[in-house]
Amino acid sequence: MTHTLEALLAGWITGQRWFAGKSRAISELAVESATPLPLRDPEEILHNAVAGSSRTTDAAARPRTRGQVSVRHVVITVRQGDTTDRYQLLVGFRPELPQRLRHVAIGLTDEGHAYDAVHDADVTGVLLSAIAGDADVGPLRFRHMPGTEIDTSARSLVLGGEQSNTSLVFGDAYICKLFRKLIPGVNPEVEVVSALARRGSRNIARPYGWIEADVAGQNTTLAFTQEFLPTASDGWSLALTSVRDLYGSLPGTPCCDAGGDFAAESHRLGIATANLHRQLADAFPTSTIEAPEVKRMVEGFRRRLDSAIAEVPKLSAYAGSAHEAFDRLSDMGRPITVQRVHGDYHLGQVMRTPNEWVVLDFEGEPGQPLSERRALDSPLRDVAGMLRSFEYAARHLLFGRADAGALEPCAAEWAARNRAAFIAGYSAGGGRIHGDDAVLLRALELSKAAYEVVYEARNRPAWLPIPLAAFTHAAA
Ligand SMILES: Nc1ncnc2c1ncn2[C@@H]1O[C@H](COP(=O)(O)OP(=O)(O)O)[C@@H](O)[C@H]1O
Ligand SMILES: O=P(O)(O)O[C@H]1O[C@H](CO)[C@@H](O[C@H]2O[C@H](CO)[C@@H](O)[C@H](O)[C@H]2O)[C@H](O)[C@H]1O
Repeated sequence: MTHTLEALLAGWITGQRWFAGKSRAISELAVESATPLPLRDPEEILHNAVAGSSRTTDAAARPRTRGQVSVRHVVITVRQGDTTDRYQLLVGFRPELPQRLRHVAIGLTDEGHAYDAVHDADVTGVLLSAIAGDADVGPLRFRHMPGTEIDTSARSLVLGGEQSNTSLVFGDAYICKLFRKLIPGVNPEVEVVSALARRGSRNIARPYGWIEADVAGQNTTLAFTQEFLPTASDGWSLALTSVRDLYGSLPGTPCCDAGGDFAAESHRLGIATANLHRQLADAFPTSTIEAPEVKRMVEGFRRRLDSAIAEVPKLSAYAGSAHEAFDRLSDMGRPITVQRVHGDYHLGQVMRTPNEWVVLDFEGEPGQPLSERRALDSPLRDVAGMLRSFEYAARHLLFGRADAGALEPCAAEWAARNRAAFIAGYSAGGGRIHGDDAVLLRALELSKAAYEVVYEARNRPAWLPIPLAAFTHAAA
């Protein structure tokens, strides 16, 4: 029995990791647009599915099969109570689903078996070719970055561990991130990475192109393609290797003697972060906010804390230290320099290549409105984000260990050592951190920790103790 695509998607979408509305019932799901994408040789794709992996360009040698392979770029709206969100999908249709695509089946429609086509390397090449060719396909505008050439023969794999977005890695060369939930407007990632690339930054992955369309009357980024860094390791895994070494060493061994010490990398990361902030300050406007505006900023921190408490009531027991830190910043009466920043800076957003630390994912905090994610802010907000990340790295391996209590001093030492190295690197690289900045940094760290409390409560409740502990650490 066949179903409408809408009916099938309403059941299927709730099982997708990137679907943000899992906790609420769907009142309506509608297809806003369904744009057929021009596959180079749909018959050959179908033949390969029937005949296995051997390819032939000889049409006469192909067995006759009924139906067609097609792929559509689909934008859906999902209404849940008072909110309506848009998501983008790549939906493939085949007369039969080969074994390798059965796990991504959506269901049977009048047009054949619908499936999540991001997993079908036989069809995803259309994205790369259209970007390389600056194609306009219906409402979709595919664009390549001027001055770049794209090898369109590379086949794709979906990167594992994806959360709010889906990234396709083409060969070892490109990574194309499809923004699943569509927020009308140009994604800050495209804006920032393109501007830094034009200035020759070594701290970003080279941009190759993007896909855009008008959504709710605004030019909106649908996907972004960058250089894939096949030999790089992300900062989070590197830091955890170091923490693991420390926990595995003899009790009492200082961090610097435990093997796998990360402090030199933290120092380099500090330098790279200072470089990045300088490049951002050159590429975009900067400004200074005076005391009354600083007070307004602090009010924003308090609102964030209050809404975090509303969602996670046990945070209220810890809120005193945050209010103290916010009061100190509010009373300081000193102007603050602001500029474009990364906005969601942590160890998972930086990759160590053989030559450099490269920074990824300039989208800002997921879930915040675009205007906020593009707003000028103190660069120390990124410094605070990375300091929080050292606390996370130091402690997350303690979960479930019987000796967690005994290891806590090691964790604290690791975090302190790497925080200090990062800040020293940031200063050595020309980043501005002066005496009074400790007050701003503390307030920014606690505001980030309030965000993290909500993030963990929603996504990984077992990790909640990490951000909660931020409120009990003594001020620096
Ligand atoms: N250019 C790249 N080269 C290699 N790996 C990458 C690249 N971009 C992203 N990754 C990998 O994908 C992960 C998630 O990327 P990110 O841009 O942070 O996506 P998301 O917005 O879904 O969090 C990174 O931690 C990294 O492991
Ligand atoms: O990388 P994203 O843009 O998806 O950022 C979100 O998820 C992050 C977790 O993956 C989350 O980061 C928090 O956990 C990290 C360890 O997993 C830690 O290093 C960060 O310091 C901590 O904030 C991030 O906050 C969230 O926006």
